[in-house]
Amino acid sequence: MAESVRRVLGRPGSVDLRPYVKLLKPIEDREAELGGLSDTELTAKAAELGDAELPYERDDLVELCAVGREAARRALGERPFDVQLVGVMALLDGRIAQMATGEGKTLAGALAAAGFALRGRRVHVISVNDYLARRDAEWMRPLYDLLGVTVGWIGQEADAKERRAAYAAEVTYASVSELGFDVLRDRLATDPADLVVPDPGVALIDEADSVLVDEARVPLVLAGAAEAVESDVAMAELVRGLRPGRHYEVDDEGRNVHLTDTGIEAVEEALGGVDLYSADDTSILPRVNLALHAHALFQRDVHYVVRDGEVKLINESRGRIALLQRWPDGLQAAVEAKEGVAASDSGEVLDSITVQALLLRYPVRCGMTGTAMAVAEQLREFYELEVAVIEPNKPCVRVDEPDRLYATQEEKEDALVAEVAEVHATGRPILIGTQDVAESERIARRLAAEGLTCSVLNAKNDAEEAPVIAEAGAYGAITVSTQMAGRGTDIRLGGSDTSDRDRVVETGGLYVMGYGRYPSSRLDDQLRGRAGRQGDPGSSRFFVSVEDELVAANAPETRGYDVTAEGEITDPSWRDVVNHAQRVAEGRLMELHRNTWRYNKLIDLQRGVVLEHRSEVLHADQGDRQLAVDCPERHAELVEEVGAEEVARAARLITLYHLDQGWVDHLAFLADLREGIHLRFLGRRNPLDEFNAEAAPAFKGFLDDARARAAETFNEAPVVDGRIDVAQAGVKRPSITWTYMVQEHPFSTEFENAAGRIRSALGRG
Ligand SMILES: Nc1ncnc2c1ncn2[C@@H]1O[C@H](COP(=O)(O)OP(=O)(O)OP(=O)(O)O)[C@@H](O)[C@H]1O
Repeated sequence: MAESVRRVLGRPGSVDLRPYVKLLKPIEDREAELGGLSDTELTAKAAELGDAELPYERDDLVELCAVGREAARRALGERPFDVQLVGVMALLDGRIAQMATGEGKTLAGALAAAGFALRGRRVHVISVNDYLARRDAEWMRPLYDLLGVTVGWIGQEADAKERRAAYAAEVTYASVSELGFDVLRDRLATDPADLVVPDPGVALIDEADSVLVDEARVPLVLAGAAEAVESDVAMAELVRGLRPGRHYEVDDEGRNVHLTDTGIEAVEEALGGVDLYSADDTSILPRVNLALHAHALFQRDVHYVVRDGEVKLINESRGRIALLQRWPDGLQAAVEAKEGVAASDSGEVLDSITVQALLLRYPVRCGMTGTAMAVAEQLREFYELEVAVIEPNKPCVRVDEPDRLYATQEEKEDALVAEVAEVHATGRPILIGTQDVAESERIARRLAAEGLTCSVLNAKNDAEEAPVIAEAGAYGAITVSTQMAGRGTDIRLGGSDTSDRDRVVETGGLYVMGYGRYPSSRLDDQLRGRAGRQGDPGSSRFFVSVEDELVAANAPETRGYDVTAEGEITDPSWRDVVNHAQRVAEGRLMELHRNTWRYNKLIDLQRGVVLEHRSEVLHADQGDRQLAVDCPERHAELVEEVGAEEVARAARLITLYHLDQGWVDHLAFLADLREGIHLRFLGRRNPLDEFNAEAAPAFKGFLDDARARAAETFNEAPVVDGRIDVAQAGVKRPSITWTYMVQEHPFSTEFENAAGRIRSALGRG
């Protein structure tokens, strides 16, 4: 047995890979014969696989992998490695395949997608972003062509017609947000011909942990019916003059801020002697709090960037601009006022969906990622998915050096710069991972001051991504990057054409340096994973200080330590403190995820009831039939006047309108309920139970109410020029809709939020 095959056998906690490994030999045995076929004959072989149902029987699985391997060799010039085929088989079995960076997940995913498609399943390959959706679909297209499978992709710019065409393909590549928003928009369709997304078949998720865990922390929201918000420039100006420590205090974790007594006095005076806590005008205090939040807790170039006159959020786990993301509850407007940019529209939430609810619609789910084991528990709990750990094609020889620990940030930075200078002198390429944009710029300036030239990759210059990454493995290259470099980037040793590869290999390959550990070990691993791809030499090391936010916030009660003259902590057990801090941070993130899920469970169930009814109105004549029963005279009169078809059309529009409007109101009620529910923490009652206890009765009678309102509108709607004018009767749909992801709890965990709210309500620390 080849070494790579032996290693593939699996690790504890992983699903058993032996059944797949056993098939590798028979797959290889098919190679000679398939190699002799013409392209047309090979396509015909693939088509033959479509004669049976899923799952694949042993012989068919062998044939699929063998045909797929031959097709990839011809179409892409790449013969899939054994480990890639094991990945394909794990995916076809509905697993999360953990495969390291650069192992060729794109190809493994495409072969599995084709396998599902050949058996008549519609496959959605869920990519991390639009750029990768397009790149991967186009890259794999020749392979799909040869296998006789159609492929499409969806980008943000696509209109409804283009989307429909892309979804009509057997395999469609799209980001989770595009997919989610298409599903949400479809839920508001008033004509079956407007629907875009077909019934779900298979979800094959790339970078599965990122989508299933990180993205799943916030629901996708569809908003519409805009009402411009006033930009509170005056309040932004006022808080700009306040001083930290004197007028306001920020808690240790930077998650909550409150005015001090001096601050309260200063604000009251600046506003002309108002009483912030007066019961007469309760609108001022929330405005002050919002402006203060925006001022004190949100930093430009850390939490957001200002580009093209707009405030753009930075996605925490990826370091990229989160295109459609906004902050909730007026915070967006407060940050816009702070930055002096025009206030963007706010709107009414029309509907929302969690990533879980979106993906659990698919009868078959599977995915791939380099870092799944760390979240295996969550994948099982939330998605019923098991992880298959597939070892690399060539053993990973990257050396992950232990962290270097420093007392202060300054000493850490000095040490990092000194190390860069020393290693750079040998010609070895270096990649430095930072936590945010501001940090990446500061490090770059510092290096420049030392005469070390570097390229910078962050959310501000993401257009440069491809060329910067292409050269990051070149001899003598220094690249500073935020988490952007963490996913889907292939750093080749010796530069883009790998011409200098041997010289770079001699220096030791890529050296990855982390400027502080990330809030999750998966992010650390992704950064490390940029080095050592496909058996390349390389190493990684993180530089950490006690002052790092992760450590300060999550391991506050620290023991003493001895330091060297350079400020390096000598006690190795201090690394445990750092690891512990990271685990605490991970626990918090998991709690956020769990909360989003818990609070949305009941909402999803209720939404299901509405959708089922809605579908009968949309596709059948349920609305018309109901109105004929509820308003028999008016119905008969209208049929007489304008004809049955026109009455049915109006009945559909009116009934759908009231269902949708009822849902918007219900969602708004639930959002308010959830806001207030945190305060019940103090009453020692379980807020989730309280929420469910009130959300359930509030939904009772939902369908009856919508039906009664529809009858009212139906009775009132006038006939104009032979048509029932539903608009005059108040049936108006938002002319524009837009989409975003809200950050449900941008700053804190549930408990801290409750405490924070109470503190701000009392105005005291
Ligand atoms: N069987 C193969 N033979 C040769 N090259 C391959 C093979 N499979 C993939 N590659 C190459 O390996 C590189 C990495 O592939 P890919 O981007 O799919 O990796 P990945 O696993 O998605 O990595 P990442 O975690 O960085 O996203 C690509 O340049 C691809 O062309």
